[in-house]
Amino acid sequence: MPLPVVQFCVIGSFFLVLYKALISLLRRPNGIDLDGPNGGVIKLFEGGMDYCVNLSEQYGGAVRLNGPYGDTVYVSDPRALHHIVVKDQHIFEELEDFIVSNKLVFGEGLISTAGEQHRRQRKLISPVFSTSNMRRVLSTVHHIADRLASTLTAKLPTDGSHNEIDVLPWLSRCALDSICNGVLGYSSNSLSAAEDDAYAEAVRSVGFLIGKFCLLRPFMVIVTHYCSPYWARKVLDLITAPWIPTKFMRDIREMRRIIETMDCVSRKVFAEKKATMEADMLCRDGDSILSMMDIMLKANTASSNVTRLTDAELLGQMNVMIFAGVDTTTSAIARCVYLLAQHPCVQARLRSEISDAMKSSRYQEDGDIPSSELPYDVLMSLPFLDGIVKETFRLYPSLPLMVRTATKATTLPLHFPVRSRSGESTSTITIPKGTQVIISILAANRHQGMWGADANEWRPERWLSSLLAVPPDMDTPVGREDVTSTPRSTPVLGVKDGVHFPSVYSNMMTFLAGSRSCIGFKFAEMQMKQVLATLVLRLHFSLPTQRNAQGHVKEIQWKFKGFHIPVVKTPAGDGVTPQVPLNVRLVRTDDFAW
Ligand code: HEM
Repeated sequence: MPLPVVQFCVIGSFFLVLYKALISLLRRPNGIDLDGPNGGVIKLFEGGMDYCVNLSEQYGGAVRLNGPYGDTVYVSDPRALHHIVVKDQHIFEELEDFIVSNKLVFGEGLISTAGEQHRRQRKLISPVFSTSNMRRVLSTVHHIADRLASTLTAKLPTDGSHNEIDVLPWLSRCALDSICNGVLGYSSNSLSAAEDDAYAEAVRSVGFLIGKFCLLRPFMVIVTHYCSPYWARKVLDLITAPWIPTKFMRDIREMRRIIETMDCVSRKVFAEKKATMEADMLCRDGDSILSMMDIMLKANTASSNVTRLTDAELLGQMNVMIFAGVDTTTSAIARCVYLLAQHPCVQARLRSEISDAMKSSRYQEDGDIPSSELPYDVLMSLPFLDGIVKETFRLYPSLPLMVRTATKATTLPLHFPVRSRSGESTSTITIPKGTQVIISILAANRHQGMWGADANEWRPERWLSSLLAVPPDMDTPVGREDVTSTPRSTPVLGVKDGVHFPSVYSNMMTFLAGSRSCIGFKFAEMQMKQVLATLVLRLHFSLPTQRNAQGHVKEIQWKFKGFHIPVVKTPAGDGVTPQVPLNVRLVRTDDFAW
């Protein structure tokens, strides 16, 4: 194609984006009748976690913030959230540019589709993440957790003294291997490799690079709307041409390389799995299933022509699962290991609980189960481990803020009244079409009215008394017409006078609710429990104590930029590089809370 034509396309697209941006600026919703601070949306990402929580504590469950798209509503009220994610979720949709840019990066997976296509995909994939299938993949995750413990053990002195180890990269490799092996059935082996292979490296960089290109999203929407795939590729070829040497262009080229690497491996794994299926090797019933992808392929083959996913959609799911599962679980497990290092008594009590369960002759005598592996039902029902995992998910949700756009004008009812601009109390908010709402998972999970006055504290024990009281249907949000309608006779954590947040998991919003809730939450919970159980049984974690030449000890700080980034504070660290350095040693007999 002659260069001037391409240039014309690029410049044309640029002006189209500009025009659209101008129109949306003119049409942006303003004047929402709600109280709010002077600081805009941007402050949510600059002010840190405390700012996000305080905002709700100060202004209530619906706060007006001004942002680039006009008035934005920051929501943490249980009834309003129920409307946004469950009852009126067809009104409050994912941003179009989020869906479109995900499609370009990952293909047609769950986070890149909407409407009927999304519904069809969820219907087929949801059963794949059932409890019975979690049982089947537990031993894969156990094997990887064991490899993680052995890898860390190999770095320690045998005399029982500690070494300082940055556990973050190892937990990240463990998460990658768990998802690759357990979900995709691809042996990434990143825990054993000296350094990342191309695929592991691509998966690890993709989230970071996506963040960098947020501003390009409207441009992507326009390119995909107005250009055929042929022309879109030509535009991409032009803007990724190596003769444009700027840092930004280098990032775009890097993004393209990463997408191609991920795509190449996914295609290879998919082709192998399909060939195996066609050879009828996976179609036997029983325990021959190795990964969630095998289960998905089998379910797809068995489904009708109408509901069956295309090869492109199945491929898309592979990329999406990796993207959605690796960083989120790494963040949760890293936070939990750090909290255990901070709370030695909790760590000792957890170790004892797991050790007692291991010692129980019932499991050691069972010839089918290796003595180091707890059966799924035992692992999942250890009360203190469960409390630790739930409390970490509640207090530190890996994805603390989600955004939705109102596709038409509507009203949002509130459970707890808030103040209007003029200071009057109100229980409904009028939402103009195009308003962006920010779902504050973080503030909902720390709502003092719902979780108690100590909602901001990490107290795993809070779950112990609540556990027995959880009715069996508590985790099922489907069909709830209204949050206030669930009758409650027993006090249950996260439920106040029958009111609770919309949830698929223990009344908290960590995994959201409704048709876009996290499909992998059972996998995440099982993985977290297995990794913690394996690690604490063999290793002891504490906060760093070693002083540098200037006498400073490393202090870990969890920065909050819309998600959590652990760094070492200055002056002992650079305050930027993600890391979780901890003192690690082999477990001693006095490390148990007998
Ligand atoms: C601690 C770990 C995790 C957390 C906190 C988490 C949280 C979430 C949240 C909040 C959403 C909703 C996103 C939105 O509406 O935009 C979501 C969606 C999703 N998650 Fe997770 N997730 C975790 C782990 C996983 C894992 C392990 C997998 C897969 C194996 C997974 C797969 C997905 C998928 C596919 C979606 C999109 C669902 C849809 O749009 O239908 N997640 N997750």
